[in-house]
Amino acid sequence: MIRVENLTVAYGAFKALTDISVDLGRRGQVHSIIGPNGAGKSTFMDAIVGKRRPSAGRIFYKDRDISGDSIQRRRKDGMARSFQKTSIFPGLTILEQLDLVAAHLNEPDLGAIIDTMDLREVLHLEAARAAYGVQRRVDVALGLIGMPDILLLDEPGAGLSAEETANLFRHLRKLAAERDIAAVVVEHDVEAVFALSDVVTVLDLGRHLATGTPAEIRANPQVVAAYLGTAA
Ligand SMILES: Nc1ncnc2c1ncn2[C@@H]1O[C@H](COP(=O)(O)OP(=O)(O)OP(=O)(O)O)[C@@H](O)[C@H]1O
Repeated sequence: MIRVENLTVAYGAFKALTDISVDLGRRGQVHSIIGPNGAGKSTFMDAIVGKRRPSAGRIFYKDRDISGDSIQRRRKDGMARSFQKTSIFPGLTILEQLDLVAAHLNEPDLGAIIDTMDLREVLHLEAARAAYGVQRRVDVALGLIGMPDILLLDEPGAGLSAEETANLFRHLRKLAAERDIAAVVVEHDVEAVFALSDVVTVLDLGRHLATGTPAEIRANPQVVAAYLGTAA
């Protein structure tokens, strides 16, 4: 669904990403982006959702060059990202927040999102007071509202235990399949990524190192040398 062509993003004189070309976001699949600290993963996500302008290169979404489109235009065209906060309206319960966003974005089946993300038992809780793992699931649920075609998540497992991260990934996989949406995820937990992604892209020092299935990436000598050898 997304084609990145020769993408370079610079902060002043420093190139955080250099000449990246990769396809990502296939319906029903989870595509993870991994790499060492400072590899450029967040910058890459920011460029895709429109928070950062490319210094060079182009980004295509559904075969259209969206490099100059605003964040709002991309969202309207079905590209969603997680809110990265779970209490948009302080004091409201999880259900009240989900309801508000669902009404705003004309979500036809909030119940399915609630069930897929396993939130039925906790709907009555004030979002800010819920356990952190629940909050991360609410975060993903909020991103799912409005039938996006693609959902981009930047470190959804941050602050979660390995078990909670794996659990979050399992939910993500289920809903990607059920709703036929593409999920693109930046994640540090390599074990969860390899166990529960369909495709993995590795960035290193702002460059595209490899893209492939988890088995291909694990066996890639360049990836092992640059990243897995030390991180895994
Ligand atoms: N606003 C900024 N101004 C200048 N340099 C930046 C800025 N944001 C990021 N960088 C630099 O760009 C490089 C890539 O950063 P980025 O946050 O995209 O990497 P990352 O792979 O997401 O890292 P992490 O895993 O630590 O979150 C880093 O060297 C970082 O210091």
